[in-house]
Amino acid sequence: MVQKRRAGAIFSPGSEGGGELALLEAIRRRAGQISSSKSGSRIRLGIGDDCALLRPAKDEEIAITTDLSIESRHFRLDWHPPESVGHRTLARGLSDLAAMGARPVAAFLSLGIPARLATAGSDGKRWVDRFLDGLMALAEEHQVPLAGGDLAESPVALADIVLMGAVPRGKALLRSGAKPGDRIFVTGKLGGSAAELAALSAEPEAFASKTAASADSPHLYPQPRVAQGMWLCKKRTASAAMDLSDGLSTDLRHICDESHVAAEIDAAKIPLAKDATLPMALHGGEDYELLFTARPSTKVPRRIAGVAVTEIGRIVRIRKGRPVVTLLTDGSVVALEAKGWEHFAGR
Ligand SMILES: Nc1ncnc2c1ncn2[C@@H]1O[C@H](COP(=O)(O)OP(=O)(O)O)[C@@H](O)[C@H]1O
Ligand SMILES: Cc1ncc(C[n+]2csc(CCOP(=O)(O)OP(=O)(O)O)c2C)c(N)n1
Ligand SMILES: [Mg+2]
Repeated sequence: MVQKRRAGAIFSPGSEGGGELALLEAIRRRAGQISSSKSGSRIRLGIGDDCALLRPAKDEEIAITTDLSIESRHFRLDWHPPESVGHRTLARGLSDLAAMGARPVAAFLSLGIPARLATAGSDGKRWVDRFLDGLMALAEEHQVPLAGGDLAESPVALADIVLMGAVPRGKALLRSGAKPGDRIFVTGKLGGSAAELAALSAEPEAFASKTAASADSPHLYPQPRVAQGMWLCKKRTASAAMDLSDGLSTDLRHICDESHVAAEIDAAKIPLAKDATLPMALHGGEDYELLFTARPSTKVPRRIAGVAVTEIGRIVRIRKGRPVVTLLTDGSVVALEAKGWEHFAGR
C-alpha cells in the first residue's frame, strides 16, 4: 500500500483534531455503533482495512448503487443544514435500493470537503460532524452499517455514497417489467421536495434550525421507501419499479423505455404534497417516492408499511405518432414531455 500522507497534510489538524486520521477515527467509532448492533450482518470486516469484506447469502443477489452529491448542484452550504446534507446523501442511495426491493446491507461514503468544514466554527461545531449526525441517524433508522469510504480535502464539498443491498435471487424489481394493461402507482405525495426547495431558496434562515429528520420536510429529509420496496418485492406485487429522483415525467419515461411500452397519467389523480403545484409534482424531482406498475389482476393495497399508495395511470402499447407518455387533464390529452432534472442540460 502507498504510504499515507502525514496527518494534517490533508485536513489541517485544528484544536478539534481535524486531521484526516482523527476524522477517520471519529467516523470509525460512530460506524462501529451500528455494525456491532446489527443482527445478521453480512459484513465480515468493515472500516480499517484496504477493503471491506462482505459475505452474501447463497440465495440472494447483491444490489449495488452509487450516487454523487455535489455542493451547488445537490445542496448549498448556505441553504442546507449540514445534517440535511448527510441525511440526503444516504437517502439517495437507500432510495435506489428500495426501488429494486433490496434490503440494505452496507454503505460506503467517499467524502471530499474543504478544510474549513473539518474545523470547528464559531458555534464550536464542525460542519463534518453535523453532516455525520444526519447521515448516521438515517443509517441507524435503517440499520445499515457504514462499512468503508474515503476522505480527501477538496475545493468544494462532495459526497459519494455507495449502497450495497441484498435481494432474493431473481426477484429484484426492475424498470423493464411493465406490460400494456398494467396500472401505474406512486407511494406518498409528489412535488413536496421542489416546494420546500423553493421556500428554502427564498428564505434559507427559516430552515437553519431544521437539524433533525421530520416527515414534513420532504426536501431536507426525504424518507427512502425501503420497507415499501421490500414489501413489493416480497409480495411480488410490482411488475416494474423505480424511485423518483429526477421527476415523474422523466422517470416514467425510463420505465417506458426499458419496458418498451407507453403510459397515460391522469393529472387529477397525482397526489400533490403540501404547497406543491402540478408542474412541481411532474418535473420537480427528488421526491424519492417509488413509482411502480402492477398487473391488472394484482391486488395493490392503499397503504404499504404506513405509506399511502395511489394509482395514477396505466401502461399502454407504443403507437406510432403518439407520445410515449401522455397526460390526461380536464378531458384533454397532451404529451407529457420529460422535463425533469437533467444534468448538462444548461441549468
Ligand atoms: N458515470 C457512470 N458510469 C457508469 N454507469 C453510470 C454512470 N452514471 C450513471 N450510470 C448508470 O446509468 C444508469 C442510470 O443512472 P442514473 O440516472 O443516475 O440512475 P438513478 O436516477 O437511479 O440514480 C444506472 O444504471 C447507473 O449505474
Ligand atoms: C442547490 C440545489 N439546486 C437544485 C437542486 C435540485 N436538484 C439537484 S439534482 C436533482 C435531481 C436528482 O439528482 P441526480 O444527480 O440526477 O440524481 P439521480 O437521478 O442520479 O439519483 C434536483 C431536482 C438541489 N437539490 N439543490
Ligand atoms: Mg438523475
